[in-house]
Amino acid sequence: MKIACVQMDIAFGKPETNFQHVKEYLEEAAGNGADVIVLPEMWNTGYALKELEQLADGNGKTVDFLKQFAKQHSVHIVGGSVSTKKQDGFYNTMYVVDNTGALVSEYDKAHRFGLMDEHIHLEEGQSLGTFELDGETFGGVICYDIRFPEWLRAQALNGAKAIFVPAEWPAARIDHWRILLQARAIENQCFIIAANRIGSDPKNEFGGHSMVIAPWGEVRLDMGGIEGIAYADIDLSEVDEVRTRIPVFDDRRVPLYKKFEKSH
Ligand SMILES: NC(=O)CCC(=O)C(=O)O
Repeated sequence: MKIACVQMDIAFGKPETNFQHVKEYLEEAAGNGADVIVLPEMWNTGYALKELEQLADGNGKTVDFLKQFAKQHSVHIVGGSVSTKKQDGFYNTMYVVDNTGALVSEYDKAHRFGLMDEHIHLEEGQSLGTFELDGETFGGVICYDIRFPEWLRAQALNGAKAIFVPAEWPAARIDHWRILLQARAIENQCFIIAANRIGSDPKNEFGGHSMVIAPWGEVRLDMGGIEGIAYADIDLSEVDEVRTRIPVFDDRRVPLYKKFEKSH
């Protein structure tokens, strides 16, 4: 499976500019034979959260665009995330469309990141975020979600062999990004495919380092600070091989964990 990670700058509060930019990247990746294209977080508006009433996608524009492109170019798209307006408020939403143009996942970011005011402007997601592509199960979480190991573990326990992570992760904490992604891959014995933005907005400079990490923990791709697309081939049979080598999932002690579980 040839993965294309898009590491791009995002124009703050300018959805039209960002749609055009994303379209160019999708065309380049599809032209280079990608099977799956992965976009960064909140690529329509960036973190222009005070302007969501005017800017967030409330009419399905993003889904229609991704579906049409995916079908026309026969490519799966993990559509990063976009700001959306739904009946009860605004969300940070990941759409995944398969290569027939069908929407296979709509995941709203579960954990809101206070340092970037998400708790003020956005609602919390309630769904798990796993989905099927080519008969295999994948997971998808968004940026800050990676700080919650139990959340990615839930996806792995529900069959995810690779977990996609769109992000707008600031350069100031890029060490956390790299280490957390590697840890999530090793502990869940799965691929982690993470697309972070670069550039800056009024409050943050973003760190890039979009990565593909294998189930044994090796970094197969690290885009550093360069804008563009990079590709990595992944073979999901590696997941089964690593899970056989060290049977972490069989060795879990769930009744023991439950015995000592506390809510805080
Ligand atoms: N957009 C985000 O969720 C950023 C998360 C982040 O920066 C962190 O340190 O966590």
